[in-house]
Amino acid sequence: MRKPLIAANWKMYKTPKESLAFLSEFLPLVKDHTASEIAIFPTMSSLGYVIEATKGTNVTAGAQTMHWLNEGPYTGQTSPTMLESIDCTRVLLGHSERRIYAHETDDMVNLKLKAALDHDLIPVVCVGETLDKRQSGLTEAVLRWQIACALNGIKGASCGNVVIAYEPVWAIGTGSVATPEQANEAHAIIRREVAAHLGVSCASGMRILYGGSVKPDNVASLMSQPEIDGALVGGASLQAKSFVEIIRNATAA
Ligand SMILES: O=C(CO)COP(=O)(O)O
Repeated sequence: MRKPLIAANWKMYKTPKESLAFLSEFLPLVKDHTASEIAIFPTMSSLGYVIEATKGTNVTAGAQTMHWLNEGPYTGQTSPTMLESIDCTRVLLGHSERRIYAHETDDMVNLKLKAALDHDLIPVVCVGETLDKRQSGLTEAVLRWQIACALNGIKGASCGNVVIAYEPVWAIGTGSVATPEQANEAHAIIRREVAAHLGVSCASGMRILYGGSVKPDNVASLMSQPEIDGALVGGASLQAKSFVEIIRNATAA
């Protein structure tokens, strides 16, 4: 049984003060929630504050990206050891906004995934096709390629904590959510590809989240699909009330 994971990706929103204000409203509202894991990915400037404020709660926090090396002359980067040193436990890898705006490649995502596993950071590896690729009938090819590259050289034994997020680029921030059936089909493709690389038992235990215009009123139908194990939420996670509604609706059925 895969325990759902509902995660907030705050992208480049919220100062530390705003992050803490969110938590003071949010944490009491979810404190008795046990049906899913809850994670928040704030900006790097808020991350340490959010980690401290969530200690001892049922909410964990992670970084939105990291470098794969431990240190070096890489201006602007944060390393896995630096994340560990502030008790960070999770990291997003290969988000499409990183791939598009920071030119992250599949090979870099692979290096980052290996580094995350070496440092016991729980990675959420993001994959997803553009509208152009979907319309050209290439969704399956893109997803299989992205997964194959990300998992290259990784052994099944170390897959325990890996999470995948299926985030179709055309659904991110657009309001056009994938239908539950489209998302389920994509998740099934991803799970089959994971099984081909890491084995069936690893794939069947791996959580695959859906991300892209998740809202309080569409999360339940997405979560009713057998292959969908949680959500990675952007815009609708920025308000405590709407993120709480998503968390509740995701596991209400
Ligand atoms: O990119 C996303 C989560 O990582 C999705 O963003 P939206 O929920 O704003 O579409």
